[in-house]
This record gives sequence, C-alpha cells and structure tokens, in this order.
Amino acid sequence: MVRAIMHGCNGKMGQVITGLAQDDEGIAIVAGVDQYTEQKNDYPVFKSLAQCDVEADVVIDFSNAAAVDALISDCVAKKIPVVLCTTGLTEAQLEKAAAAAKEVAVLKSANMSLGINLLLKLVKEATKVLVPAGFDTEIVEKHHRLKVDAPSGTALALADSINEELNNEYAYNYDRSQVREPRKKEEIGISAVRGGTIVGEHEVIYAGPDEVIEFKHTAYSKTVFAKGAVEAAKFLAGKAPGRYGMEDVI
Ligand SMILES: NC(=O)C1=CN([C@@H]2O[C@H](COP(=O)(O)OP(=O)(O)OC[C@H]3O[C@@H](n4cnc5c(N)ncnc54)[C@H](OP(=O)(O)O)[C@@H]3O)[C@@H](O)[C@H]2O)C=CC1
Ligand SMILES: O=C(O)C1=N[C@H](C(=O)O)C[C@H](O)C1
Repeated sequence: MVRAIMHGCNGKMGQVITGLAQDDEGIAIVAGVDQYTEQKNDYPVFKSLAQCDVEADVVIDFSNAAAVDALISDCVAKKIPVVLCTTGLTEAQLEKAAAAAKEVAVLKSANMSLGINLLLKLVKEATKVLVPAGFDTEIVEKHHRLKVDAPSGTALALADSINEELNNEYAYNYDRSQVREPRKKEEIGISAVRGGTIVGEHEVIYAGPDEVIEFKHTAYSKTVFAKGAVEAAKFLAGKAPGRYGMEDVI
C-alpha cells in the first residue's frame, strides 16, 4: 500500500481525495498539511511538510501557489516524490520544480482527468491540419467563483500543446480590451469565465473560413481529478528522480 501525505488536505480537492482514499486499498493518506490544522481528518495534520514526522512514499499537492516553494524544498530535503497539481505557478516556481526533479520524482499536471489528457494530444493533430489552412485558435475556460488563478492551468497547458505544433511562435492574448485592431494571425486567445459552482470546462475553438470546429471537455465533479491524482501517486511512489506527467500514468 502506498502511503501518501495530502498537502492542502482541508481544501476542496484535499477532502475529495481523503474520501476516495478511504475506499481504496492501494493507498492510505497517512498525514496532511494545511494552514489550519484543526482536526477533521482521521490522520494527523501539520502546518508544513517540514514539521511532518510521519513516514510516507509520496506527497499529493492541491494547495495554492504561495505554498509551493516551501513544498518543493521540503520534498527535496525529505527525498519524497511529489504529485504537483496546484495551478497558477510562476515561471520561477516551474523552474524550481524542474530543478527539484533532478533530486526527486516530480509529476506535474494542471489537470488529472483522462479527458483533458486525451484532449492535449487531440489538439496537436487538429492544429497541424487546421492552422496552416487559415484557422484561428481560441480557448475558453469556465470555473467556479472561488478559483483564484486565471486563466486555468489547463487552458495554459492546452495553449502550450497547440503552440508546440506551431514551433512556439504564437503569442497568448488574454485581453483585447485595450487595443482597437483586427486579431493577429499568430496568436492564441485565452478567455476565463468565473461563476457559481462550475467544476471546470475547457473549449478549444478553431475558427476558419466559413467553418468552425470546437473541442469541449466538461468535468461534472472533482472526483475525476481526485481519481487521476490517486493513480498518479501510486505510479510515482518509488520512482527514480525525474520529471513525469499524466501521459506516463494513463
Ligand atoms: N491538477 C488538477 O487536476 C487540479 C488542480 N487544481 C488546483 O489545485 C489547487 C487547489 O484547489 P482546491 O482544492 O479547489 O482549492 P482550496 O482553496 O479549496 O484548497 C487549498 C487548500 O490548501 C490550503 N493551503 C493554503 N496554504 C497552504 C500551505 N502553505 N500549506 C498547505 N496548505 C495550504 C488552503 O488553506 P486556506 O483555505 O486556509 O487557504 C486550502 O485548505 C488550485 O491551484 C487548483 O487550481 C484543482 C483541481 C484539479
Ligand atoms: O481550480 C480548479 O477547480 C481547477 N483547476 C485546474 C486548472 O486550473 O486547470 C483544473 C481544473 O479545471 C479545476
């Protein structure tokens, strides 16, 4: 059985994963880390990973970007693999995660669902055919009103996947309100909608001459992300240092 520490254990995703792990004989949450350590879990909760004295095989992280620097340092110090799911990381944090992967196994993914991980591949095929034929690419993401980062990590991952097929020559446009000019060809538009309890929707729109093709993924519950994170943790426990992704798990 894989022993996991849940970083951000009292948050929305932390609690869904805690529930899922209770019914899974392949994984046990042996400790948690959160800002407030009041006891609502059947495992001990610490204020930081550094303070956690419980032995574990892997850390699962769903917290917030401000917590990730310390998390990465603590994982390296303790030599524990980490499944990094928090979004909204800075360039410096992404570089820190890449450097940490030389010391421990790091699996970073903005979206743990099967559907989005398939879509990341499908958009490459679509881009290859459609962009040279004159199609423009726009991404629209929708999330619940409590989400603090925008655009979503998934929207950025989709844009990166598309841009790789375009030799990374396209710029991302998040806001057209400040200029009065036609859309540039070499850009990918990314728009964010926030409201209510929307779990997560991502649309990739290819708009061409007289025709439009749209790919859409809708998450109906946080369980799709939680299941992916649990499988990723089982996969990562015991792995050699290096960078891993959900494509290695699925
Ligand atoms: N990769 C994926 O598939 C998915 C990624 N996410 C991402 O995961 C992250 C968390 O999402 P969600 O659970 O909805 O958010 P929540 O805000 O509900 O949960 C985050 C938890 O982390 C806690 N936290 C804050 N600072 C620290 C710290 N220094 N150490 C440990 N814990 C801390 C928060 O405490 P407090 O409330 O007191 O601040 C809160 O309990 C977000 O970045 C989100 O975008 C979400 C879903 C899927
Ligand atoms: O904050 C969320 O809820 C989600 N965040 C992730 C992201 O930023 O892409 C993944 C998912 O869509 C839910």
